[in-house]
Amino acid sequence: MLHVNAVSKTFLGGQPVHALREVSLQVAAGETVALVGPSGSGKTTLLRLIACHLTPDSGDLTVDGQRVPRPSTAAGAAFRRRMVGVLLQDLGLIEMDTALANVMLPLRLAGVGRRDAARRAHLQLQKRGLDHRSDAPVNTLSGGQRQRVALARALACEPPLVLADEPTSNLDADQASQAVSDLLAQAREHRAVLIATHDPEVWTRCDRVLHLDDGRITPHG
Ligand SMILES: Nc1ncnc2c1ncn2[C@@H]1O[C@H](COP(=O)(O)OP(=O)(O)OP(=O)(O)O)[C@@H](O)[C@H]1O
Repeated sequence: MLHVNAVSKTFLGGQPVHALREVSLQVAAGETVALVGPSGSGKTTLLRLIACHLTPDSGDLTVDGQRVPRPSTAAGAAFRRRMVGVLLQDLGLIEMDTALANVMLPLRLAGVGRRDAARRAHLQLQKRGLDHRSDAPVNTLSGGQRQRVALARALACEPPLVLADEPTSNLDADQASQAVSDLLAQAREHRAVLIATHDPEVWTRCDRVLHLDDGRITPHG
């Protein structure tokens, strides 16, 4: 599903930072993979490249056979809507809008009619025990509820690939366990799931662990 082939990324401006150095990896449909490594090792950069938020300096990335396009193109916008569901550390929710409106947004942007988008968004919220809060503005929800809304939104268009960056970092133990279960359940729907994490609760439950150190994939100790 996901193929990353010899991808490098250096940030310029001041001292160059070699964030990724010829990184290659694959994640199959139905597989859950944890990406672990010290702070600054390149985990978020790799997720942002796969999510079509950044362009690599060299190498190539494909998702479901489609090459990840350049971010600032129409193809890039379409890729982000349809191919990849992303749960970032900053959830990026629209605070004043309702949970339902937040989850409907990617569906509406993908051209789904209002009624169908509302039905599908409701279903995503219902799966996460949030149907009773669907009309609540996001800024009135708890941290765990907000994260479930963000995951509902990431999955609304039923993408083949799901990416999550430190999905348990702001949650208590119960919420974290529930969030991980929800992410891992996506693999049973034949999605590929890649999670950047420091949390053993996450990586011990994944099928495979990849270790990133100083921008390189290393054998996991
Ligand atoms: N936009 C940017 N401009 C310059 N340097 C950047 C930029 N984004 C990331 N970096 C640098 O690239 C390196 C990798 O950062 P990245 O955020 O990918 O690490 P990480 O493994 O996700 O870290 P953490 O676990 O702390 O979130 C770091 O040295 C970081 O400072």
